[in-house]
Amino acid sequence: MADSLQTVMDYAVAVARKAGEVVQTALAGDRKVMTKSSAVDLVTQTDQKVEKLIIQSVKEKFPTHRFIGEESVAAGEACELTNEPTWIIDPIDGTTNFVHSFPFVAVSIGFSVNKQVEVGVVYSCLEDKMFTARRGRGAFCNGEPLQVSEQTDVHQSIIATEFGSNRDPEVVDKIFCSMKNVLKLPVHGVRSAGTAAINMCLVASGCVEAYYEIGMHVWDIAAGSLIVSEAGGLVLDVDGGQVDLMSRRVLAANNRSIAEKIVKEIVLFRPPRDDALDHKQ
Ligand SMILES: O=P(O)(O)O[C@H]1[C@H](O)[C@@H](O)[C@H](O)[C@@H](O)[C@@H]1O
Ligand SMILES: [Mg+2]
Ligand SMILES: [Mg+2]
Repeated sequence: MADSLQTVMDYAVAVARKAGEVVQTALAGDRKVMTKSSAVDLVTQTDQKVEKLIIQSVKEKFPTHRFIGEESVAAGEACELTNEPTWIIDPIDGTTNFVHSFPFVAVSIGFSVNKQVEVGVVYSCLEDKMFTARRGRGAFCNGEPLQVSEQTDVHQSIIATEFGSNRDPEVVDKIFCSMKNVLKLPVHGVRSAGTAAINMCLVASGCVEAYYEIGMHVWDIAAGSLIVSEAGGLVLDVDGGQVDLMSRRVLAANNRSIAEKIVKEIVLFRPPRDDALDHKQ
């Protein structure tokens, strides 16, 4: 598999770029907005079209590989991570941004073998930034090596997080309580890019010290998790333990010192796991 991983990486980059062109073109036109799990969980025809394009292109080259794609899962496909080579796809990460022309939108493609992400590609379409990583070979943006921030003092840091698309009042309270706790540490700032994948690339680039979220999905973070770890960062569960990509909980940080400070401020809860969820509900 070692050399073929480079073939996978090159193909993922080419497909992500092609997908990004479709997203850019769609941004210039009208977007028909539909909803999924709630009134604020948005999807457009472009999400569906881009996911089909990615899966069809990959199937032509790698007919035996498996897929976990956000919109395929929404349409009823299983969200099951096995040991088989699997492409984990978010065709548009930041659909709400896309709908509103808020300028952070990414195509996220992770590739796993034996349940371990081996290749990560995040294409930030509007910035034209191609983030890439291969396990053990470093992380890059447009070919330039990435390195997380060296900051160890949380009070000198910026922390990224997201509001998510769950509007259950109890969940919203927990999310805001965590944000308030982090802000009051104090930190220099709290930011939301509106896309988990770009938040993770911001950690990898050293622009923010950490990103955490409870409620996102495996396709939001699969590629970004490798990009962060290959840039020298840590990817953990929000309780500081080992990350589980299916658990819908993640903390990506530049180092353990910052991670430990953030863990203490997060109000923990467990959304239904991706591999236990009926995504059609
Ligand atoms: O835009 P999508 O692909 O739906 O992903 C978003 C996710 O659903 C939200 O939970 C997160 O808060 C956003 O950061 C995601 O990127
Ligand atoms: Mg997403
Ligand atoms: Mg998406």
